[in-house]
Amino acid sequence: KKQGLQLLDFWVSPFGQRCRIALAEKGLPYEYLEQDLGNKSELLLRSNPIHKKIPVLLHDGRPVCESLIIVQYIDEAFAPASLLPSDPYARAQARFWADYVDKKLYDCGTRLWKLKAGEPAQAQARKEMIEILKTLEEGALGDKEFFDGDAFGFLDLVVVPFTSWFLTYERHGEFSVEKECPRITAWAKRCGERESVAKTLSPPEKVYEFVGAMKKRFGIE
Ligand SMILES: N[C@@H](CCC(=O)N[C@@H](CSO)C(=O)NCC(=O)O)C(=O)O
Repeated sequence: KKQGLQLLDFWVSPFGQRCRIALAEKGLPYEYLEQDLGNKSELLLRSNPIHKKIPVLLHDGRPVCESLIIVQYIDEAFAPASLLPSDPYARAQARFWADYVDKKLYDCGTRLWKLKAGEPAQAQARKEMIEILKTLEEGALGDKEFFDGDAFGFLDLVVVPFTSWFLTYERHGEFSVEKECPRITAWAKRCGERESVAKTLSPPEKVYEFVGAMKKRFGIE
């Protein structure tokens, strides 16, 4: 039965934003279904019973889970494939860095704002965050316009939602992304000029407020 596309998501999620950017880049209409993660809907629990997390893409009612898998599914299921590179080796490199980001960036960022300022563990998270961003800048971006070369693509949309969190990382970690990673900063501005990105990313101050509210809820001053 043709129900088209629906996205179970949460407004500030960088993982969900990847899917929204991919859908926009492919010009695909879809129904956005904001989820209450504190009181998960039957639809979410039924659609992702294993991880019970957003985002979940429903394609004619069939669920696809995990943001990196959802984005690749979108590129494969809706011709022409345009998000991932066409060359297998370039695809492997893009997937390597997407995996690196998912292994490192979100967890380190969470430690950065969840830990008490000045605590040794928080100083360690600060050091790691700078290392992660520098590794991405030197290893994946280099002097290219975009991660995938001269056009915005898969790896760009995988990383760009996290640029809305840089302000939060900077304030809690007391460092400057611009100072540490000038090329990442320039790349983020370039991406921000694309409509698919500009209409999707949460404003950095909104992310900062959201994290502040989470810290209160977790009882971290
Ligand atoms: N590897 C997955 C991560 C999704 C995720 O963390 N989703 C969070 C919200 S965004 O931080 C989530 O749904 N959390 C709900 C919960 O953990 O109960 C992906 O890439 O899709």
